[in-house]
Amino acid sequence: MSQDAVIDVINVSKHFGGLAAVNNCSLSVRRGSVTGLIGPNGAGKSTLFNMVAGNIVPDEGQVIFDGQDVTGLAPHQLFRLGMLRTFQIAHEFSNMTALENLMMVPGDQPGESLANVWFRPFLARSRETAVRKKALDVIDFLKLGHVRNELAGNLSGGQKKLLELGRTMMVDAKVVLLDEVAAGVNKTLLNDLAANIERMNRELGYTFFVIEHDMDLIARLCDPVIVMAEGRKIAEGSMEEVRANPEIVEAYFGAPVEAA
Ligand SMILES: Nc1ncnc2c1ncn2[C@@H]1O[C@H](COP(=O)(O)OP(=O)(O)OP(=O)(O)O)[C@@H](O)[C@H]1O
Repeated sequence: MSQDAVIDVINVSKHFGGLAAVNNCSLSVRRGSVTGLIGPNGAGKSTLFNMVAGNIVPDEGQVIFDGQDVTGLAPHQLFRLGMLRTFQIAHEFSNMTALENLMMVPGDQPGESLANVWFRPFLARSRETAVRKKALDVIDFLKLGHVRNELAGNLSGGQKKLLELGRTMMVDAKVVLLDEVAAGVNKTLLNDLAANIERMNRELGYTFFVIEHDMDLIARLCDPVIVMAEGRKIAEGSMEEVRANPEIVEAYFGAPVEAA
């Protein structure tokens, strides 16, 4: 287990019937990094990611998050600990404004319960003020000020994706799991999203763990890149190192480097 890892996957396996989708796999995500996970179809990336995110319970092995064994915890429990998964489905509340959508994110706080609202109105109000300020800061950071009072249902696809990114900032996630960010997104929007992910990482110190089929996006955002094949990690390095290794290129791309 490395000292500066925020996620440590240790000897994890998952079988589906007789098939070892993930086979005694170990890997780490360094705090403050944007770590990519790539590999050929069927390599076990989604299964591994699902085990980290709490969607699938491993048959064997452990997932350590921020020093704590979280193996088998559900996604909502991981959310409370600061691990957020995003982009799998856009799930904004379309009848609420962009600002209100962000203000909905932090749960489990004083002021949320009916008792607090009735009997401790000051506490509820001061908390609402703090959440609103935070939401406005997030809106500013993502340059969504011009649509902050727009109903989320009326936002463009790109603005919805930015809002989704903003949700992770409302709870100061320790790590954000990014799931196929590029799927269904045009180049301009993707550029905008990527720039915001970079700013969140560089300016605010967010850690990202990224599963993505778009190699250009991986090359732009991720260092290191972890390569999986046949259920385990086969390599880790910068995208240049990965692309320069003929064995990895063969295992992953099944074709010369230029084709990647
Ligand atoms: N729920 C499931 N039931 C049975 N087999 C599964 C299940 N989920 C995944 N598999 C199998 O496990 C293996 C790993 O699949 P996984 O989806 O994790 O790979 P992947 O690297 O994410 O692939 P892709 O890049 O195509 O999404 C594959 O052979 C897949 O068919």
